[in-house]
Amino acid sequence: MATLQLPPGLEYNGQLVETSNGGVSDWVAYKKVKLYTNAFVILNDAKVLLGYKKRGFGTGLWNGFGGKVDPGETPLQAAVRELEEEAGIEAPLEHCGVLFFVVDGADAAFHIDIFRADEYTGTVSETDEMRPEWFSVQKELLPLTNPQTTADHDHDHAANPQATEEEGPEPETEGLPLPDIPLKQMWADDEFWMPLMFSRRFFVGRADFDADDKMLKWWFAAAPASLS
Ligand SMILES: CNc1ncnc2c1ncn2[C@@H]1O[C@H](COP(=O)(O)OP(=O)(O)OP(=O)(O)O)[C@@H](O)[C@H]1O
Repeated sequence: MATLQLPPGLEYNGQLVETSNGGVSDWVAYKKVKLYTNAFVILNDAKVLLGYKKRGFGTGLWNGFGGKVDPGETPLQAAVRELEEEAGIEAPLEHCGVLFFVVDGADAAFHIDIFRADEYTGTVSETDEMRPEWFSVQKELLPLTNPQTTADHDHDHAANPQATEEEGPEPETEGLPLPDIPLKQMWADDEFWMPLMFSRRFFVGRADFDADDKMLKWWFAAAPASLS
């Protein structure tokens, strides 16, 4: 497989397959880079915990839980701390991707380590920064870029139409119809990499935004095979 040329700001040593790209021709120059984290709890590959950002960068948007990596912290330590601070829970986080954003007007580019977990402990709680809520992963965000997985889903249903989805034991969501992931109230890049996260393929990507948060240029790629 030919080695892919990654956009400035990203590094990755393994094999990658480009999954999407578009927008204007040139990446925006940046002077400084700050390290961030973003963490997602995904239950039964079917529902995800997001937080409504009440203050600071990205106010009014739904996102995972995360923030700046403090001096002396590893990104994993920062991700665990931010998940506890913003949602009140602990989770066995696994590194599942790296994103790089340049936003016009921000003082530095964002280098964001993305983490995911299939389970959590504690009680999901609203904080002064985030209002957490569970969402159902809609079909459009299931791994279209991984035909094998899509075919498997279809096959399972065809083979056993009576099969019921296994429901998680989590009291917060039991019996309640959940809303779909609110893509229109999220950063525009999310729809490009979330399917890769839901399919457990390690992903990397970059997106540049103008001062009105409009996405100007983007590029995403993923490892050919799933993490586990
Ligand atoms: C541009 N496209 C983007 N798409 C998706 N997610 C994005 C993002 N750009 C930033 N993010 C995330 O937004 C949070 C900001 O963190 P932010 O609240 O500013 O950090 P932190 O909690 O340390 O701030 P305080 O200084 O304590 O307020 C952090 O999770 C980071 O990963």
